[in-house]
Amino acid sequence: MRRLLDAEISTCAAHDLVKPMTILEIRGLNTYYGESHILRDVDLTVKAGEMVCLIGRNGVGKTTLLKSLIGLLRPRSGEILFNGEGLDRHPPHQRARAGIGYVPQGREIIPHLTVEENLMLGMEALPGGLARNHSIDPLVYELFPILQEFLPRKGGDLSGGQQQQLAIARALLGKPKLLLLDEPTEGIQPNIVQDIERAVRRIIAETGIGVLLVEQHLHFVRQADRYYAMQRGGIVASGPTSDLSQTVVDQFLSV
Ligand SMILES: Nc1ncnc2c1ncn2[C@@H]1O[C@H](COP(=O)(O)OP(=O)(O)OP(=O)(O)O)[C@@H](O)[C@H]1O
Repeated sequence: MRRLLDAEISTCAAHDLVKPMTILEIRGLNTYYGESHILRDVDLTVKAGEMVCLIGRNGVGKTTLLKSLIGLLRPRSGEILFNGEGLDRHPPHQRARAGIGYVPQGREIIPHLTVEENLMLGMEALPGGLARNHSIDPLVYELFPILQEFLPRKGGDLSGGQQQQLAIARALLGKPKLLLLDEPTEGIQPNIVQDIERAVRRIIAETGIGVLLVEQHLHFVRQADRYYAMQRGGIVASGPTSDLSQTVVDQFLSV
């Protein structure tokens, strides 16, 4: 069942193998705040259908990386290739239209708009924007049934966990090919953390999109296929999460 996006795959003719396509490729990325050098020569890839987790202690540069990807920060050097195409000159709204969905840390739900209005905002990222897109894909209600129940409520009246579900649903309605999630379980009660984990897994299984997740909860980190560990703005370890040792966990996760 693939409602939001058909998984894109490329075929390796020589061996007749089917390989997932690389959606995101970051090469040698350096980002500064003024003269503070934050990201240092970051290389990272995400393939279609893959969940990749970025771990690292507070203040190492994880959010800076996501903001560089979405175009809120302009890297000083390096390349960001999205579906093989350079994004350098694209402002954030064009990156959203190209297929990068972003759920920021803190969620950024608009408190005085209803749940329905907040959801509709996600469709601004679709071709033609809200002027041409009016219907909310029911997949978001299957993933997060509470949202359908609370459609007329103000976003600001929802709990932190419900707002997080709303923020993920809003990003999904833009039909991203890559979803960036910045600490989606931060400050959220454990039963909703599990709902969010399940929903992210289901989104990947049903749509074939790639997910880049910044996360501190070890259980959620282990759901990812691969991890990258960041220290002082550089990637210092990476590999399959099945190889994630207790030493790496102790070194790079704050909780
Ligand atoms: N607007 C800003 N101006 C200057 N420095 C900033 C700004 N935002 C963040 N920084 C600094 O950049 C560094 C990286 O911050 P960033 O938010 O990317 O870290 P993080 O790994 O996402 O941490 P956290 O888990 O706390 O969100 C930190 O030292 C932070 O103080």
